[in-house]
Amino acid sequence: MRYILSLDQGTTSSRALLIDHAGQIVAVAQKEFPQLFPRPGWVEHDPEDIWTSQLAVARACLARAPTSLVGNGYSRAPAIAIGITNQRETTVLWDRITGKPVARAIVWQDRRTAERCDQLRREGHEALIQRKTGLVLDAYFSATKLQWLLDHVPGARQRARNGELAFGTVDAWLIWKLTNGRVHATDASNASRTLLFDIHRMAWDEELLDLFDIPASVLPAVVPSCAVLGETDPDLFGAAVPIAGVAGDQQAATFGQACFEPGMVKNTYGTGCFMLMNTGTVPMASQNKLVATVGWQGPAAAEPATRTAYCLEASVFMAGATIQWLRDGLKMIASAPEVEPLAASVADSGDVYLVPAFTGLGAPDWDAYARGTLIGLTRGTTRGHIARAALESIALQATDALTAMMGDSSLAIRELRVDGGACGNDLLMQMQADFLGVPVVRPQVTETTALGAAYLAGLATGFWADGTEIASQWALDRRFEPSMSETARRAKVDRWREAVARSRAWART
Ligand SMILES: Nc1ncnc2c1ncn2[C@@H]1O[C@H](COP(=O)(O)OP(=O)(O)O)[C@@H](O)[C@H]1O
Ligand SMILES: O=P(O)(O)OC[C@H](O)CO
Repeated sequence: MRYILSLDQGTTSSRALLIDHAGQIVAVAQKEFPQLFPRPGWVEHDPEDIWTSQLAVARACLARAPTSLVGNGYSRAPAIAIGITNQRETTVLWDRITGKPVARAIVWQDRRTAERCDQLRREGHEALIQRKTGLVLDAYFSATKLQWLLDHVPGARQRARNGELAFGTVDAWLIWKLTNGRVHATDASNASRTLLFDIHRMAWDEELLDLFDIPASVLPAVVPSCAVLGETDPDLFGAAVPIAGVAGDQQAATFGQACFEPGMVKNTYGTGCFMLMNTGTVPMASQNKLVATVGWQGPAAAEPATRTAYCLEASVFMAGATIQWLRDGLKMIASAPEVEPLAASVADSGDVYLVPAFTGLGAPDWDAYARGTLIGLTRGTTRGHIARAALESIALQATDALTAMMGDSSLAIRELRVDGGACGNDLLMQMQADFLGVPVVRPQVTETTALGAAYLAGLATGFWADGTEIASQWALDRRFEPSMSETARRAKVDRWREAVARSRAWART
């Protein structure tokens, strides 16, 4: 039996999964690593923690493979190829000679460059940036993070000019380490999250590099998401294994959900919510503050599934993290799943709304200065109402996202495919179907991120034949049908938008 090894480097943990030919998970290993919050609004990772945790889980996962291994553990690696998927936008800068990071990674959640983005906006650069990159000008994306590192790490700018430093998002950092510095590459889906990449030409853009003052010498090569880009150092796993698929985690989940046709859409309910809709083979400009992003880039003569696809994306910063706040901040529940019976203990939220703008608002409002708001409290408000309002806030943010998508595209949306840690919450999924007025479908395998990276690597190496074979592996766990009247649905969403308006522009700059 042979497998694909999927490396899923997430924001809070590194995971490795072995996937068999039927698209089933046969082994998993996971390791959390430290989150560093040196100042309010700053979020950092030690790139060495990212690498060592990822290597450890890869080895542990291979050692758990259900093949009869001869010799010592992972020395007879049963994986025929590796797929990489990763937290996106997080910015790493390292020394090309020593392979050592020159600073901690600046994580996608980090807001330290919000003012720099404001400045660029005042100078009138936003339209150009959006036209070329498909993105909105926000501290979330990599360019201002990289500029910050070059400006603040002593000597970094000069060393970068001398060609001594390498930049990468987490995929590029892992590829560098896995190949022992032989390959400095990122895939097009990750490149499309940097604010430096022209998604129409599929190339780094000199005008944007000038604008953000980034020397081209630090950039990785951009490679397709579905192609062999190199081999792992043989010492790591006992044999060289081809790295054959790479995609940012949300694009990988879209691939893993087999959203190969325009109009197919998935939503991942994790720390945040990330909704992506396949919009076809050319980028679709958003009129509703969504971002256009590369879904995946295939080889030139690819079959339909692996042909280059673009997506519209709505990124919501606080989803499952809102439930973590109920657990850790308010101590209202002892574990995340407890929110479901608590929220079900009341018939409705009693007109209470929780807008979880704890770190500002992402799509479609993009307000870095919005703050969390709990409104509508009366003497009759109970923990149940607040728990329900918290759950509803996740579904309502996703509703705003899908409404914006439907406003941008004329594509018919037949259903919403769901995944991520919070999609196991049946009440939340029913709320989602009700507020959207669209059926919600949950697959049996909800590890779609890891699955997507495995599928990309497996297609590149002939492990799977084509997209049709992959799409046939998608199996339904449960379908949630909308059951709310259109009038009630509209009233709910309108009331929520009133609450969102109250949360806007609250933080002082
Ligand atoms: N039953 C549940 N109901 C609501 N939220 C949940 C439930 N189970 C997990 N979560 C939330 O889902 C998140 C974990 O999902 P996961 O996909 O592992 O996130 P990530 O990949 O972003 O770390 C946590 O924020 C947690 O609060
Ligand atoms: O690591 P996750 O699953 O929280 O995903 C992070 C996203 O890629 C950020 O854009």
